[in-house]
Amino acid sequence: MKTDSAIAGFYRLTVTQRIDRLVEQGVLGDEDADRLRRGEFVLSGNTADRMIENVVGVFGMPLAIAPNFRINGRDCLIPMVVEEPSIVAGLSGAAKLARPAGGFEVQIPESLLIGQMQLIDVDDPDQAILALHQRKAELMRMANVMQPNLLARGGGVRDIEYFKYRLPDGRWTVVLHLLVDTCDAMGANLVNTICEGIAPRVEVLTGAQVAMKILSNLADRSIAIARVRFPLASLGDGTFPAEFVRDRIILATAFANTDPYRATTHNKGIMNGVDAVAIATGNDWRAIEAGAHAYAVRNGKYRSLSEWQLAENGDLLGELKIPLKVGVVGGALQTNPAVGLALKIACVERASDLAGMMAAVGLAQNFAALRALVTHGIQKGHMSLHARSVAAGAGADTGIFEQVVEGLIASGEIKSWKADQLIAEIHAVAGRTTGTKAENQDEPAGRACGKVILLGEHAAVYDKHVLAVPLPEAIEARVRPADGRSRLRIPAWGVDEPVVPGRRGSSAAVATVALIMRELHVAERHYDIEVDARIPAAMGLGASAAIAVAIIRAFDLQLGFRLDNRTIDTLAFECEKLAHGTPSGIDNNLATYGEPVLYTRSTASRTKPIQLSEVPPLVVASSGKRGVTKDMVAGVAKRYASNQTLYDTIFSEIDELSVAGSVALRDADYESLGSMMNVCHGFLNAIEVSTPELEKMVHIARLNGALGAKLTGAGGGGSIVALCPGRSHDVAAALKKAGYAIIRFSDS
Ligand SMILES: CC(C)(COP(=O)([O-])OP(=O)([O-])OC[C@H]1O[C@@H](n2cnc3c(N)ncnc32)[C@H](O)[C@@H]1OP(=O)([O-])[O-])[C@@H](O)C(=O)NCCC(=O)NCCSC(=O)C[C@@](C)(O)CC(=O)[O-]
Ligand SMILES: NC(=O)C1=CN([C@@H]2O[C@H](COP(=O)(O)OP(=O)(O)OC[C@H]3O[C@@H](n4cnc5c(N)ncnc54)[C@H](O)[C@@H]3O)[C@@H](O)[C@H]2O)C=CC1
Repeated sequence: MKTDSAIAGFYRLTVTQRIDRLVEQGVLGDEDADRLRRGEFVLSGNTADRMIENVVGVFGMPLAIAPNFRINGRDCLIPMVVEEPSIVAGLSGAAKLARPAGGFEVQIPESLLIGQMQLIDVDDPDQAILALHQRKAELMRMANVMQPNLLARGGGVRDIEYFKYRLPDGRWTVVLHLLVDTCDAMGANLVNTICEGIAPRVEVLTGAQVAMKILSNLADRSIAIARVRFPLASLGDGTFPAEFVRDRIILATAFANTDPYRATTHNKGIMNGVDAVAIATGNDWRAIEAGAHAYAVRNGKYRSLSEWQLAENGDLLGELKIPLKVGVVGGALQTNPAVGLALKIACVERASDLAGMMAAVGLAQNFAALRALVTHGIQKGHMSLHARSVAAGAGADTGIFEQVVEGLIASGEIKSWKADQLIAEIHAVAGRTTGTKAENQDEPAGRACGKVILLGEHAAVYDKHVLAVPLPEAIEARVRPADGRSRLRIPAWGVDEPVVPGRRGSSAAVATVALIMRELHVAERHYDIEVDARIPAAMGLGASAAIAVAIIRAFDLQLGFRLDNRTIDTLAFECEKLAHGTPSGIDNNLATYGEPVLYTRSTASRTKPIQLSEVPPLVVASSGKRGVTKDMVAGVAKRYASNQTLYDTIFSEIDELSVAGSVALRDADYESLGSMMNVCHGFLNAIEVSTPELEKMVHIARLNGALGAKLTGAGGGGSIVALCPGRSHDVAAALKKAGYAIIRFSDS
């Protein structure tokens, strides 16, 4: 069946629908489609181990298809393997625009690979060249005998060329170029074998030594040329007139030909497409890249590989010349099942067809980028598509993926912290609207507090005082017996994983559950553990300890152990060690007892709660950027080790602040407590645990009336706490407006 490559809205389909569509178009057979649906076109570990050395796994990349291409009058689909968003979209859009005027014309005038042999210790280079020239026919015969199959296919050595150069030390070197038609293989190994095979005869003929013998990747005897015409009328949109777009694209080529800094980016835009097809079809993209850039600088200055010109009738004409010595057989092509599929989709049987396709793709890709650059700017298309990979990276699952993407684009903050925040918000709303909590509310829940450190983080690890208050109702957990295996669900964090004894799982919370079950001697039984998290993970608010305490309590309720707080605190501390390495113990203390404390590691068991006369006016805001406590503590430890005296001084100062701060907190002396928090933040900045984002948040809080504001927890991301008597609302509103999530501190 002849392919019709014009597939409007291909990108709007689901993956399964796209596969179905390719079956309808006759591009894929039922068997290939089924294998694709089952994810079977992937290298196995065993095969990978036979391809390269020291294999430990297989690396995945997306395989996509760009529709709409017409090349030399034939419709084709382009297989692409690439990690960067907007490349496939740009290519498909450019091909769609080129189609009505006939699409792309491509030509490969010759396709020869150069095998280089370098002769050294040459007394008379002209004499050596003459000797070789006289025996050229003999050398060519000898070379061709070495590759009988190639000869039988109509390939072989077509010619030999000679060059002489003076080396920097003044000696002569003679270089031979064997021009080899490698048929449908790239030909690197074929040519290298030939060069090595005839080297001894070349030495005999010249009396010189052959130093190097290998192909050249400057494949300028295999230039692929692609041309395209964009009718003027097709170029404009509601905002930019067609002439403007055309003239600016022409100007962009002139700019690239003038300035190598621009030319490099311009050519990168071309290689976006060329490399993606090279990878999909199993070709050596390092060879292609090296050749393309060397060709771009062939006249002594690095220039654009493409040219855009004005046609006589006012249309836009584009041309790309690029060295492309690619293969559809040989190399590692047959080993990777995805390559065979890609070649089938591309419907190319000859290496020259593939080279032509890649040239057309390079030219189309260049057009897409230039058109975007000279009109709306690259970010409009690119960043909105980039939002998809940010959402995927943040773990947005299928059900909420599009919602997260839309939220990212609408916010203008296409960043992972924003995605985390949106996911948490969506899950929180889902939790409320689906009534998850209401359905379960009759079951007994284990509860635990989060913590907000007012003064003393990090110093606490060095047994200094730390002042902290609980973050109420942070976590609730419910445990019920299950059939099959145990499972942990924390909908607000997107966690839904089996708990397998002895296996860590991908989330730290799973490891926590496994440890708790082992310590409570129920590892062999099966439970569903459902956690309702009101605070975000890894934001410096003691979520991991709170999860541990809530789950221990839920097991306690379920199994009737009647554990006392001390036992719960001790077990939660073990969980904290698992999560954070060297915790100070403050988090599990707050999670278990839920009371404000002035705490030190060594006197943990004798810590007395601070009696407060009122709830302190605190605002807690999360930066949305995860802070990894273990790494932050380790970083401080490293700096402590190399500058102990200075760090001891800082920690002693913090210690004093915490002790004095506990009195100010008890007496509701917020002026004093606020300034101590500000000073403590300065120290935390000094020990390098703050970030620009946290500084910005602290600044916003102070600007809007906070008496004191500081990072809270381990830093490196995470959260801030601000003390704002009478101004809590203003401070929370300003932080919220700047895009930060506010964590409810009290029920008021
Ligand atoms: C993104 C577009 C195409 C939108 O462009 P648009 O004009 O808004 O697109 P449209 O909505 O009119 O759709 C036109 C066609 O584009 C395709 N298309 C449209 N949207 C999608 C999508 N989501 N997924 C897949 N395909 C898409 C699709 O084929 C569609 O046809 P339809 O299916 O509707 O009949 C445009 O803005 C564009 O081409 N941007 C440039 C993208 C680009 O070049 N990215 C490369 C990465 S940046 C870089 O690395 C290179 C650079 C920039 O540095 C090089 C240089 O400096 O020269
Ligand atoms: N500097 C470079 O670029 C270098 C690249 N390479 C690697 O070499 C590999 C490519 O080497 P090749 O010689 O292409 O592959 P290859 O070594 O597998 O040789 C091609 C094979 O395919 C057979 N064949 C079957 N049908 C053919 C057809 N229609 N036309 C031509 N040959 C046909 C040939 O007989 C030959 O055995 C790539 O993986 C590349 O990474 C290796 C050394 C250096």
